[in-house]
Amino acid sequence: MSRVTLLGFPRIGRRRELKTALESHWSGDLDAAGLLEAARALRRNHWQLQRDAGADVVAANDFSLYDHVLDTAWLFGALPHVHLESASSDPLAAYFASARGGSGRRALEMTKWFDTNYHYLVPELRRGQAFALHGDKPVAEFREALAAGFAARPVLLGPVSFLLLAKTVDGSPALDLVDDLVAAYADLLARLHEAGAEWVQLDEPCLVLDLDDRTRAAYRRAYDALASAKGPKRLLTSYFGALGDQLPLATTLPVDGLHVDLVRAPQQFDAVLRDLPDDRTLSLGLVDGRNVWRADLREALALARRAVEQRGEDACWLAPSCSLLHVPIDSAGETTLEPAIRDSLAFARQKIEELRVLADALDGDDAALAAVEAPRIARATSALGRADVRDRLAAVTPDMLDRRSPYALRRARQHTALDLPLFPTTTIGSFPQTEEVRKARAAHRAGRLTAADYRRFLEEQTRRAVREQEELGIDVLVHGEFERNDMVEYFGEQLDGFAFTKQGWVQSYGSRCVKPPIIHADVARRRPMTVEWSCYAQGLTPRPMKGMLTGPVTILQWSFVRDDQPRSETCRQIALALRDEVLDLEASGIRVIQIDEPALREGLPLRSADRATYLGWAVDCFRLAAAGVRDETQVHTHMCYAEFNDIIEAVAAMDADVVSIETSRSRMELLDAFVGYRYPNAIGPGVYDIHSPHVPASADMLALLRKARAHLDPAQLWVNPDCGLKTRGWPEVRAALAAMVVAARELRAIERAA
Ligand SMILES: CN1c2c(nc(N)[nH]c2=O)NC[C@@H]1CNc1ccc(C(=O)N[C@@H](CCC(=O)N[C@@H](CCC(=O)N[C@@H](CCC(=O)O)C(=O)O)C(=O)O)C(=O)O)cc1
Ligand SMILES: N[C@@H](CCS)C(=O)O
Ligand SMILES: [Zn+2]
Repeated sequence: MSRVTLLGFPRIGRRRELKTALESHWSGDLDAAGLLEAARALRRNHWQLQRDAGADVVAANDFSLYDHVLDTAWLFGALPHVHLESASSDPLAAYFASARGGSGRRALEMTKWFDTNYHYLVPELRRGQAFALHGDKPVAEFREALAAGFAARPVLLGPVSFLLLAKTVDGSPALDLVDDLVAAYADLLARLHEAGAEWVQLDEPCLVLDLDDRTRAAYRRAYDALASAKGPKRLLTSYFGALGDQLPLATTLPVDGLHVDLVRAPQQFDAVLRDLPDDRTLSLGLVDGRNVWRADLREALALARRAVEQRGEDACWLAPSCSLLHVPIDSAGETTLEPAIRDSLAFARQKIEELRVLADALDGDDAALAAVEAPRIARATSALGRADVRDRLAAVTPDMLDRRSPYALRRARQHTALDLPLFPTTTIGSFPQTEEVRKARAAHRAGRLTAADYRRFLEEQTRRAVREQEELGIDVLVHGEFERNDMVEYFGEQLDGFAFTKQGWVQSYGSRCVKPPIIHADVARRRPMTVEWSCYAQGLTPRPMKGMLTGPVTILQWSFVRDDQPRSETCRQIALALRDEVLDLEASGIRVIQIDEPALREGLPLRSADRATYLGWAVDCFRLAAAGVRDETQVHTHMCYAEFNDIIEAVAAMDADVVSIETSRSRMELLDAFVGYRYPNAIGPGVYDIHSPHVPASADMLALLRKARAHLDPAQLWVNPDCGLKTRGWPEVRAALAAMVVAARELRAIERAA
């Protein structure tokens, strides 16, 4: 019998039950026992759902109260002392403090999980770091699954990927710690074995990256050591790309099975079949864990058949390409979607059903195959293209990607036009999306608040935000983004070619979720999307009001994208729609326009060989959106939660007049890339972390600014937070921005005195 085995499932819940429980706990309305009970209920429901959909084996320990990398750090005691020390009195509070900050403790840095929109917390290690098992989460969750009657495979982030994803605070090589860490993993494997686990899944996604010999040697040391330890059979999982030059390593490490991603990297199939020793189980990643379209089951079946013919049925498992963490749970409830679109979607549940259909077909029963395939085939033959969009794109000329004058000239013209002080202060765009704001939007959507009343409500919010900023003394203002549910979904809702779900939630970090829109056809702008709100806000103040747009690459990256044409083509369509918006904003009197591209780095291919092509079209798309304006119009962009060192040239090539970047959690480390590169345009390095409720002291911000000033020309430096303020409350925002303005003023005074 062919077996469907799964690598991991979304944790947040179809109706975001985990979010509700977490946020009630954090606000003091739900005690620890209540939170843990809600988590248990979710795990059980999810295991049941996976089994009902056709899974033979589900994952255990794929659940996390916040993040699985953070869980791994806690599991092995790999945290700064300040967090570990507080764990003895209240482990749950200490865990959340390490994720979110609080009680005087700093949160760990957060960054993107490979090329996804999921953020993990970056473990902080140091030379001589000790590792030991703290608690037994993987064992307990495995026992829980067993007790509830589910055949489960515990999943662990593998030791080498853990080290590669961590950072060392003293700059020592994290891989030096591999022997000690593996000893702790060996203890854990022994305990899983005692608990009855037949297999354990060791996730090593770093195997699809470019690795040096030292890292390959660390893999060998680690897995040799684990092979000699007593434990369950080991499934080594790679995903998000091809093993490529790591194939010889992956197929010879002493493990019992290997999982490969055949959706992102079908080209590796022949080599894997050829090189994987016969005594290994092969887990075939056949349906896409990163996108929502139905799989081509005939193609998947052909691959599975070849694997089975060669290796035998028992040695081949059918699986999604990666954990299902990155897709929503169930498309069945999406009753408001056009049926043709809905039927061609596969969320987590439908993906498991697809795998069941494949397994049954492999076992000789292909009765369900045709029905499951029909909507995909119908979509493939329907007309998704628009001649007007294609014609306009064909007419794009290279000069449309260039600003009229070089930066130095633009800077002088903008200086005259905007008359800003040295070290201008600004914010990144959003102000608190309070419960009141979300409730009003929900009421409007449900028809309980008329369009006129909703508009009046948003006007009042915007008026208040403008007044607050003026009172705080901020130089370049924002309207606050109160009318937006999300910075991508909001634009998608106004563009042709996009569809929306009601419950298509995907975890972004902790309790925060996004509902990625679905790009299913050619993209075009129906009418101006942001001009009214920007103009309304500009009309309230003589200070410059930033027009606020999400950039083409970020809209692409944070959507589920059609798979019938290159992503670059879809991105160009979005860029052209945004160019129209930029020009409309300018024509309406908006003098500063911010085009956010926080996902530009996230979209970077995992292998360096693929990067230049991506960066080429991604930067061109930004420029196509931005470059039509006059010299006097100042273009900003914003990026957050990523390392920029490896894309600094591309950031410079975007040629934004000002770039604001997240830097505070890393104490301005991220600025090094800009300094080293001699980045020519202006920069706003974030001076405080907006993910923490902690209000920063102005002295701390001044210290960061002085660090930045030491390396930059004074005319280059802007003062702003790390990112938008939508997740914060007004009292914190007010206090933090007041302190930020004080820091900027002090910096100006220091500059004048020098
Ligand atoms: C900047 N970031 C973003 C990323 N990706 C995006 N697509 N968008 C981003 O902004 N990636 C990187 C970072 C990640 N950061 C964040 C920060 C904050 C959130 C967040 O707060 N998400 C919200 C959901 C946002 C949203 O869609 N809100 C809707 C409300 C939807 C809702 O909850 N409706 C309820 C009913 C409401 C009620 O009755 O009160 C329902 O449907 O049940 C809106 O405002 O209308 C979150 O709550 O998690 C995400 C990423
Ligand atoms: N303008 C957006 C950027 C977030 S990355 C905001 O302020 O929320
Ligand atoms: Zn941001």
